[in-house]
Amino acid sequence: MTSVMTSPTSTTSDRAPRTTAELREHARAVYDPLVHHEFPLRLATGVLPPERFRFYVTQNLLYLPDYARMLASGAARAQDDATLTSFARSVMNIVDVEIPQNERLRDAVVELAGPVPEAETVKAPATVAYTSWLLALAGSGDAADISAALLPCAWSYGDIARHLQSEVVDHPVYADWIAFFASDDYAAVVDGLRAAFDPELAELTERKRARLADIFVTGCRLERQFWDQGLHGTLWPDQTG
Ligand SMILES: Cc1ncc(C[n+]2csc(CCO)c2C)c(N)n1
Repeated sequence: MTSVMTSPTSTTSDRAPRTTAELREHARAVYDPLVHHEFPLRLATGVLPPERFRFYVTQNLLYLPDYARMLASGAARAQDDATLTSFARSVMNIVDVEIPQNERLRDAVVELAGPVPEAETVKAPATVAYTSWLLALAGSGDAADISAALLPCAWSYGDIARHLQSEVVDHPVYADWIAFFASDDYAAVVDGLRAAFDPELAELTERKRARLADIFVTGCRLERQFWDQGLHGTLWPDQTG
C-alpha cells in the first residue's frame, strides 16, 4: 500500500536547520541587515563620531563579562570533553583577548574624544536586553542553547569585518577594529566554534533544532539592536531629559 502519512504526530518535512550554515540561512532576514549595519560601515569609512564609538565600546565592556558568564555556564553544562574545552577556550578568549582589546580601544577613543560621560557608564537599554537574555539562557538553557546564543555574536563580527575590508580608510583607532575581526586568526576562532557545534546539531531532534534556530534569530536581533543603540547613542528616557 502506498500512502501519505497524515497523522498529526508525523513529520512530513523537517525544516529546522541541521548545520550552522543552515542556521545563518534561516536567520537571513535579520542576519543580512545585521552584517550590513550602518554603524560598522561608518566605523570602517572613518566617519563615525568618536563619541559614538566611545559609547559603543563602553557598553561592550559592560556586555562582555556577562557574555563570558554565559559561556562559563556552557562549560558547566557540557556533556563531553570537547564541548567543555570549547566553552572554556571561549571564556579565556573573552577574558584574555576581547576585554583587554576593548579596554585599549576605549582608552584610545577617550584620548580622542575625552572621558566617558557618567550616563554612559551604566548598562543602556539594548545592553540590559542582551545581557539579561544571555544570563537567562545561562540559567535555564543546556549547552546547545548556549552555543546557539553565542554564535551570532562571534560569527557576525567576522562577517561584518570581512565585508568592510575594501572600504577601510586609515584611522588612528577604527582601522584596528576591522583588521582584528577580518584576520585569519579571528576566522579560525569562528571556524572552531562552528566545528564544535555542527556535529552536535546534526544529532538533535527537529523540535530542539527549531528551538535553537529561534535562539539564533533572537541573538541576531539583539546584535542588530546593539549596533542601533551605538549608532544613535540610545540611553534611558530619564537620562536624556
Ligand atoms: C555586543 C557584542 N556582540 C558581539 C561582540 C563580539 N564578540 C563577542 S565575544 C567574541 C569572541 C568570540 O567568541 C566576539 C568577537 C561584541 N564584542 N559585542
